[in-house]
Amino acid sequence: MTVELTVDNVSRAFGGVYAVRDVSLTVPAGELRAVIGPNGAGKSTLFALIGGQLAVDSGSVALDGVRVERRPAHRRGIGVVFQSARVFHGMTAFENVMVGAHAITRAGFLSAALRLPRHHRDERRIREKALTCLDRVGIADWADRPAEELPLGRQRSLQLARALCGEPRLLLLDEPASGLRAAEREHLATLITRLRDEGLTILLVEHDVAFVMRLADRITVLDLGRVIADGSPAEVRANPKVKTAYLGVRPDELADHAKGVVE
Ligand SMILES: Nc1ncnc2c1ncn2[C@@H]1O[C@H](COP(=O)(O)OP(=O)(O)OP(=O)(O)O)[C@@H](O)[C@H]1O
Repeated sequence: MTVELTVDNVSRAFGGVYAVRDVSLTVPAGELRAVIGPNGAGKSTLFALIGGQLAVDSGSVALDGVRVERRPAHRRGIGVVFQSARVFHGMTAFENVMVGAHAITRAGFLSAALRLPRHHRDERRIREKALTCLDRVGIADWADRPAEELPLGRQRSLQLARALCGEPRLLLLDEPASGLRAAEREHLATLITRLRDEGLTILLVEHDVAFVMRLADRITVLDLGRVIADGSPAEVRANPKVKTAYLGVRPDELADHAKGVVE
């Protein structure tokens, strides 16, 4: 099931300074939307407000019209892959995904701990689910390997599998391409596009502007906590406000600038 995300006039300040101010955006069901902006623009804060890791000061966040901004993160139906998140060491790839799958069973950890009959049924369901999720991101062959031994690109896929196992209605990806080599980025781009094609609504924050320009259906640009542009990659590339926000670089230099190549 896929949903529309509506962020309406959301604000959040830290110590009297707005990190995100009156931000509104709508991501239609099944769209792959990127959020870009210079350092400190408020991207991570906006993500945390949508995902529920931070509380809004004002404004609303809704999935298919149902407001979720007062719900705890685990009750929003949003799968999040944080840039800083690591795979669990000392566990196999399969076990890593099992942790995500546990979130969807009705019985959960309590019945597992008490070894209730329902636990056995759920356990089987979780195992099947975990394998399906590993397969969905193309790393089923790595299921029994210690997670920390996977190459970085596959660790990123593993994090995605873990998020998918919670059966999210919306997927938030925080700089999924960071630190990856070119071939790994390509692989990730294909995977994200496929998840979008399968109908998932995806919101992506990314520093690598070139990566999002060819991936996203639409791009929202933040600067100093506010939305300064919203449109197709071509529209955003041509927008003078965006160029100014990125220190006046030429549009064709945007990608290089974002990678820190242009001084
Ligand atoms: N927990 C916090 N406490 C105080 N200030 C914060 C906190 N989180 C963010 N800020 C401030 O809010 C503003 C927006 O930060 P945020 O990290 O959301 O931007 P960003 O666009 O994700 O930046 P970057 O691209 O550098 O990751 C910055 O000025 C930052 O210093």
